[in-house]
Amino acid sequence: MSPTIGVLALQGDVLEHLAALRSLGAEPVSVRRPAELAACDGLVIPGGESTTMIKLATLFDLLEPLREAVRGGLPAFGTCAGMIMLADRIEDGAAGQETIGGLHITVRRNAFGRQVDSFEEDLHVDGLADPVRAVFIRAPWVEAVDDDVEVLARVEDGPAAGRIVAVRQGPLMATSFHPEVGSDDRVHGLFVDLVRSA
Ligand SMILES: NC(=O)CC[C@H](N)C(=O)O
Repeated sequence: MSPTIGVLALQGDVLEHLAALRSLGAEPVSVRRPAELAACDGLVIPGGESTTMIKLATLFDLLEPLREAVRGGLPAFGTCAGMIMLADRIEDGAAGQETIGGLHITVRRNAFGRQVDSFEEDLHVDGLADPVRAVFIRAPWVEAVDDDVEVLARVEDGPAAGRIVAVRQGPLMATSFHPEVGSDDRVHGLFVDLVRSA
């Protein structure tokens, strides 16, 4: 059975995620309403702008259903702004910026700073044999993780070396980078496996 995997489609790079999920044999759907969310076996929260996404989620009456779904164990994968949306705690957020939460991490928004605000790097990701070409766009990094969070990848070069950029906690996964850019679907593959095993 192919799992139905939603992509939160309020804002951000939705189409690329739908395409990656489709190519992995999942049944991808755009999610803008609570009923669409309820039909999902898993959910991708894309990159974009977390402050806008949280406002739209509130406006579309999706924020509480999203929180309930994640609390109830729905597998979810947040990329970049999506990582911020899943984080329990934000540094350098907008004043009062809320999140869906559930992921026991502190995320630092726009962490890489202006000088290197967008860059690419070959990254070793736990569970993948070969490195991934990771694309970072005004990305957050993970400042701190609780004991129940597994670190899947850290920046390997440059001034940010050692910073955590991919994590997993039970059915929740998040990356600072954009796995939907390019044609490498292996990181999405990790999430589809997670949904299948949930
Ligand atoms: N590419 C991205 O998703 C950027 C994230 C954005 N800087 C934010 O704060 O939400």
